Amino acid sequence: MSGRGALIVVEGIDRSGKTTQCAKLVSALLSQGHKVEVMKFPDRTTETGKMIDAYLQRDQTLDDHVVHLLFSANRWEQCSNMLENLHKGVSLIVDRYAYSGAAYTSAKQGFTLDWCKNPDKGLPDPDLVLFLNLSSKEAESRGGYGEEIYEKVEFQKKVHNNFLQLKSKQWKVIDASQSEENVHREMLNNVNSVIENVKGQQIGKLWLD
Ligand SMILES: Nc1ncnc2c1ncn2[C@@H]1O[C@H](COP(=O)(O)OP(=O)(O)OP(=O)(O)O)[C@@H](O)[C@H]1O
Ligand SMILES: Cc1cn([C@H]2C[C@H](O)[C@@H](COP(=O)(O)O)O2)c(=O)[nH]c1=O
Repeated sequence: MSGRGALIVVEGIDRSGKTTQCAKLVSALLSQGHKVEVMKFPDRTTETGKMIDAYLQRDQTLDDHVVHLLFSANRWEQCSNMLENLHKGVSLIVDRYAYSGAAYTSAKQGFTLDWCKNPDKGLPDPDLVLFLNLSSKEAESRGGYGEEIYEKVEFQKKVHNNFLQLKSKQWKVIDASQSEENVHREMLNNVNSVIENVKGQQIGKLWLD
């Protein structure tokens, strides 16, 4: 069980089931004896995270460029901690990452996907991205939809399209309309093979390698 940990990212539009599935993955991996930690972006506990939270809850208005850069800074704050854990053999299950950054901001008027990717270039490159694929209509019908600033069907539809443009070879698209248990099984199969395969591999740099 020696070697580095795997960086596993779970992405999708709002209410696609990411947080539910991250918790299930962590508990399954722990019970298999893996060293694993869960992380969530945005991390709302840091200073940048508090500003992001106020924006998402509509308590503070911010320029769209500033919000985008705050989300990216919120990830860079955790970069050294992530690398340290990965090198110690801890696998990370990450609930949202830079793909959310690019997909959400580029759904706004006047923002290209290319511009949006720039501030996150060089972050640790995920070994696996599990994209929970759900239509914005189905997501809307799930609990709590509509509380935060981006939870509008038309906006989420654009975000969904943007995510699909970001797909690369590390991506697995999972049908998130299945039962929680079926989604979990499919995700766990993918994660198990990646954890075994990355042990001797270097950690890449996102959107640079
Ligand atoms: N496979 C599923 N089928 C039906 N409902 C689900 C499924 N997975 C999660 N849910 C429900 O959908 C809601 C949203 O789930 P969850 O919080 O895990 O999504 P999320 O993608 O993390 O959301 P957000 O990004 O908006 O925080 C919850 O009420 C959860 O119980
Ligand atoms: C990481 C990240 C997130 N967002 C958006 C996506 C969601 O609408 C919220 C976060 O909500 P969650 O329930 O905490 O997942 O923020 C974004 O626009 N840019 C990002 O980089």
